[in-house]
Amino acid sequence: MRRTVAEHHKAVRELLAGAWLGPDSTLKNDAGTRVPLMESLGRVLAAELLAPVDLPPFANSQMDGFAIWAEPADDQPGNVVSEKSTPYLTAATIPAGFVPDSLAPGRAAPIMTGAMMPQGANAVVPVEQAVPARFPGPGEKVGLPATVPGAFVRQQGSDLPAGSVAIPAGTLLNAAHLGLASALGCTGLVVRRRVRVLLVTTGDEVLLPGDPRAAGGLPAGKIFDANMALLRAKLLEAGVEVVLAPVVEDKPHALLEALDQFVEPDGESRRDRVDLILSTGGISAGAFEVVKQALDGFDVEFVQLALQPGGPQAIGSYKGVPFLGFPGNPVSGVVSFELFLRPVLSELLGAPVPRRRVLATLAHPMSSPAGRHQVRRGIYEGPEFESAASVREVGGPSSHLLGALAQANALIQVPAGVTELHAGAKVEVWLL
Ligand SMILES: Nc1nc2c(c(=O)[nH]1)N[C@H]1C(S)=C(S)[C@@H](COP(=O)(O)OP(=O)(O)OC[C@H]3O[C@@H](n4cnc5c(N)ncnc54)[C@H](O)[C@@H]3O)O[C@H]1N2
Ligand code: MOO
Repeated sequence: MRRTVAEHHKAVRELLAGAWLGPDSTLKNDAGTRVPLMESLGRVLAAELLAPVDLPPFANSQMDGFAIWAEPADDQPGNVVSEKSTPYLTAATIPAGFVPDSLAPGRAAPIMTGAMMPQGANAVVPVEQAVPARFPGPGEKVGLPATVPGAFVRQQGSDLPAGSVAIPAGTLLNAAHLGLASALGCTGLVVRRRVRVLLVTTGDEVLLPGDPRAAGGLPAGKIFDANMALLRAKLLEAGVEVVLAPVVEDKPHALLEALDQFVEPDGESRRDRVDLILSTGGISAGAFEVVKQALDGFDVEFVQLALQPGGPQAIGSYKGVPFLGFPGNPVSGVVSFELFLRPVLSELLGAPVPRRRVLATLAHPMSSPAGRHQVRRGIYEGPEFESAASVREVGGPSSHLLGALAQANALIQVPAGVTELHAGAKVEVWLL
């Protein structure tokens, strides 16, 4: 009986939650590590950041204009309430970055955007509304329309008051968070450690680009690796620290030796162990299934899912370290990652951000095998003006189609019970 996608997702979640969320885990429970601000990009904040200062730190002008005192007037809505101008004597110009003198009554101080409001001023009139509509020379008067207190003034602490939560714990830090932290004066942030994944690529046929054996051209029967690069990049994009094993030939002892180098490194504490072993290839029905043969007798199950691509899967643990084995076909590995590992990373650790899941109109008919959840690669075009979101398949269902994968920006999900889809059908699409 083939396992469903949902059952396998649950199994992966349980495996990793057990290992990563337990009391001994250093992934979520420790105090985190302080890293320089820029290095925190893409990491998860360990503890909430409280604003150490007000933002803005002082009341300042929102416009280039004139700082004045405006009398409160209940019947005057909006920022500028009258075309009628009142003459003001001008005071010293206030540039950004300096502390201004107090403003005497009846005076207007030319003030620049971001400059500190002077004592005695509570509103700004933009220079465009002045008469004349320019900054006056020394001794010149300026006519300004009536306005209301607070007009074009950015009050101290109005963005974030000191002591409030600027960034909650568990936030995946993006550019906006780094900009905010910098504006609050932070030189670094305290982040959770990254998940450390040992990526093991298998196959006698697989050579890495640059391998001297391919110096005179790719030898017959060999292929260049796609999986190590593809899954390494997928993991890195998801904020995972990747530890690479060399490509393992199809010999069980070679795989076990490769794993033991990382799982039980001499003299290293448990803290430095990998959090997950992820292998590709060697798990289906052939005569040389290196992962299957090597891990026979270990706590690893080899299962078939009602899924295509990504049917064969391995799941369990090797010497106490969670283990996932993805199938060797490159697209099968990608589908396995997107359906199981990536969502579980998001669910358990708060990073990466989950894929957006949307409905789109299928541009053409499509059929899918009975009893299999199929994942087709697609090109999604988002809704624009009058046109609805649409998706069309790129390549076909086969799991070796790297060229099509590279064109795709979406995964089209065809549930196990669906065998025929007509053009115009609504399908679930995951945006890559
Ligand atoms: N008799 C059966 N044969 C196969 C079955 C099955 O159920 N019965 N399942 C098929 C499906 S579906 C898949 S997926 C593959 C999975 O096979 P393995 O996980 O054992 O992977 P391999 O046999 O090692 O490789 C499969 C395929 O992928 C290529 N490959 C492997 N590693 C890389 C790499 N690093 N870069 C690029 N390409 C790689 C490899 O050369 C094979 O072509 O099994 C089917 N067979
Ligand atoms: O399930 Mo395999 O992953 O179709 O190609």
